[in-house]
Amino acid sequence: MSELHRLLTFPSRPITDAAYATELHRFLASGIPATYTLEQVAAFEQGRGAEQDDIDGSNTTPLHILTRSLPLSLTEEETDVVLKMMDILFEYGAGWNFIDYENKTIGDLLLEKGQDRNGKLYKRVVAAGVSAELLLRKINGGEIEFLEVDRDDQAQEETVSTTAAVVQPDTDRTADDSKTYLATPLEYTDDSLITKDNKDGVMMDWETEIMAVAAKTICSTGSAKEKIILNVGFGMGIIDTFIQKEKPTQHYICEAHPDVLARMKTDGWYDRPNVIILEGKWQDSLNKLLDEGDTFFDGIYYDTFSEHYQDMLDLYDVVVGLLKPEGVFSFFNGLGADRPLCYDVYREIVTIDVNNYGMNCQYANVSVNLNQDWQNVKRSYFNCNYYYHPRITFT
Ligand SMILES: C[S@@+](CC[C@H](N)C(=O)[O-])C[C@H]1O[C@@H](n2cnc3c(N)ncnc32)[C@H](O)[C@@H]1O
Repeated sequence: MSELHRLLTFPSRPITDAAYATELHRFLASGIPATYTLEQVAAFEQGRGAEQDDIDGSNTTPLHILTRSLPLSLTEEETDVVLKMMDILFEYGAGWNFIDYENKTIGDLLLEKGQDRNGKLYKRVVAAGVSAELLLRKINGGEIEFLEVDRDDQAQEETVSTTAAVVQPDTDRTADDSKTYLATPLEYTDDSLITKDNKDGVMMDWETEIMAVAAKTICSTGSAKEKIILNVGFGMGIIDTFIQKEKPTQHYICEAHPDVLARMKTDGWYDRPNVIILEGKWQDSLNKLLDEGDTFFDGIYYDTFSEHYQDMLDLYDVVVGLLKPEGVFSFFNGLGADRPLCYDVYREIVTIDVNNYGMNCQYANVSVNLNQDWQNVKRSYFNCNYYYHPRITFT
């Protein structure tokens, strides 16, 4: 362990500015990187070279050591010193989304140490994540390079370092890209819709409660005389079944996959008097509606598969054109949901992005039953036992 690392274990109390923040600053100003990991120290001690990164390995950074060592009984003054230390580490280039030797993010460790999600320290890490994501988007000139971390690839971690072990995606997935997915055969099981060969979970019935809440949200405006609702992505038709119970005057369903469309035919969705099916990708169907200029919705829901957050940014353009002034937009929020910290970062990013479109996002917490059996699918795509349900309206 280096001197820097030792300092971050808080060997003495109280945690004061002079003993810790000033010392930390001195170390970093002398050239020790804020990303100097325990793994690099070990590699150096074993003569493998401190600069050697193990791309598949962990990165136990100074911030991990600091959060792991946090006393449970921090005073208010000590919390402020720790916050200052975090500021210094971020200022010197510490990353927010590295994972350590126990596969934990800084956010995981803070929560384990009893820090509150709304507390200064956790919020500081989220703020660092949001800044890093938005900055990278700018640097990439709009070409956002997201890594998929959830079911439908909306939520995606950007790497903050090309060599470091950050939250990593499972890259071996049919669901990686929309074109491949739409040409991939699907299979309906008793409680899910999966890709036939890869067993990627497209939709699973543990989400039923979320879909029930979402249907209520998007059907909450409009009147008995005119309630026009749009759902993008049919999947198992769970939300569409709930929407039907709200008796919309017109219920549009946009769906692109041939196997899903075939299922919708068999199940009689094409014959329902108030249902209008838009076959094909929303990118085509909805832009056509926009061009025609005579259909506007009281509620819009978006839940697709194999799309990226960039697609959602494109969707916002369409939503602002198709939503009535009092209308409500919502979507399946799996953005970053395989890691609580990433989930919190994307919660903020969505808020910022929709604000830029003159919209406001409010979240409701829905508890999620995580006893879901993931046996029949390749990997779990939701690892939080709560769900941030978004309700987006014009401000
Ligand atoms: C997760 S499922 C939707 C589940 C649905 N919310 C429910 O309650 O059952 C995603 C659906 O979006 C469809 N989809 C994927 N990309 C699409 C696109 N670009 N346009 C329209 N539908 C798409 C998929 O074929 C799939 O049926």
